[in-house]
Amino acid sequence: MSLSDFVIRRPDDWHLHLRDGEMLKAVLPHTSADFARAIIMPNLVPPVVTCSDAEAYRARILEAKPECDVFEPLMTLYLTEGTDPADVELGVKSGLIKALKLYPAGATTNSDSGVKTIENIYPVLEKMSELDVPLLVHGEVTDADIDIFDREAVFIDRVLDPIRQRFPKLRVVMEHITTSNGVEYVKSAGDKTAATITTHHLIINRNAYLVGGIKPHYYCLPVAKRESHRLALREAATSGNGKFFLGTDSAPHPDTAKESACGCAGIYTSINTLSCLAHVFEQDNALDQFEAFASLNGPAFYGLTPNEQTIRFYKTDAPLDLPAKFAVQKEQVSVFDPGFALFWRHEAINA
Ligand SMILES: NC(=O)N[C@@H](CC(=O)O)C(=O)O
Ligand SMILES: [Zn+2]
Ligand SMILES: [Zn+2]
Repeated sequence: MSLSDFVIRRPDDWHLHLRDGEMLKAVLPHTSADFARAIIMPNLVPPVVTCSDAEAYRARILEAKPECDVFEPLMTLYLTEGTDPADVELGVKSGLIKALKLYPAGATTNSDSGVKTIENIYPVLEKMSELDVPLLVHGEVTDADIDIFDREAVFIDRVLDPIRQRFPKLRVVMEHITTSNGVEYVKSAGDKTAATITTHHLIINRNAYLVGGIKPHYYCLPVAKRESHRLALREAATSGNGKFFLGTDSAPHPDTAKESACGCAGIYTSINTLSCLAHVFEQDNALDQFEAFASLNGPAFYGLTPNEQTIRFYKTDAPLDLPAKFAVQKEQVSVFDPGFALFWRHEAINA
């Protein structure tokens, strides 16, 4: 399909890092301008572990939101071995908590309080299964003897599959999948299992951060893999299959923290995600599946209705002039550079 103009329901972001304080104030308007809702990742320092943490964080998010934007933060809890099933029950039943996030200890940014022994959270998983609240997983093992490029595939065998066998009714989202193994597993796993895919993993492979010098702004976790995996993600995202939906994993870090001898993981895409995605779907002749990926499949999995508002995309002759960086107090945050010019703009129709 080749178009210069099309309309979709307003999208949601099913995996987003907003951080806190000044960073929250700087990044939230980028998301609330384009997305109606977002699943808010709980990996603050210290993490969002209890309902009262989540309630306070939600209030700070709403405080930072531009008044004119309609945006609903969907709160999550960070699972630890001390998570209390009774607190989870209260949070889910009150409507505050929409999902719980499993970080294997040490797997990614701010995951030190994550889970070391998965069996220790089985009572919480049992409760979540009963409440029908989704488990979101950062799907990588952290064992030192497992090569970083294999960590997602090994996680499926060692952690995810055993959880699914033990809790067959538990809803599970494999977050930010990066491999054909992830795609195949999710496809084969029954309707309780889904996956988010980021914008950047549809665009870059591992050459982006390794060829021609080390490129810290393309470093994220899970790391982008070889080209065949990127193509598998493209196929999944553009197929219309309801198990795959957008989670940008937009993850801001100050440039000083990324451009370092030990640079941290995370790519910031909130500003240009929709333009990048329209480019990707057009390239794959799949603009007719864009709405499913960005606006329909996520709400369906979470049991929510899709947004009523719509947005119109239109292609312009001149490339978009988006900022390469933005300031947060004295720091700069670099925006994801897709490596090609962007021509797709969008505007709200009935926001
Ligand atoms: N994706 C990343 O590379 N980083 C995320 C954490 C995460 O989602 O794993 C972050 O919080 O910076
Ligand atoms: Zn993660
Ligand atoms: Zn993330």
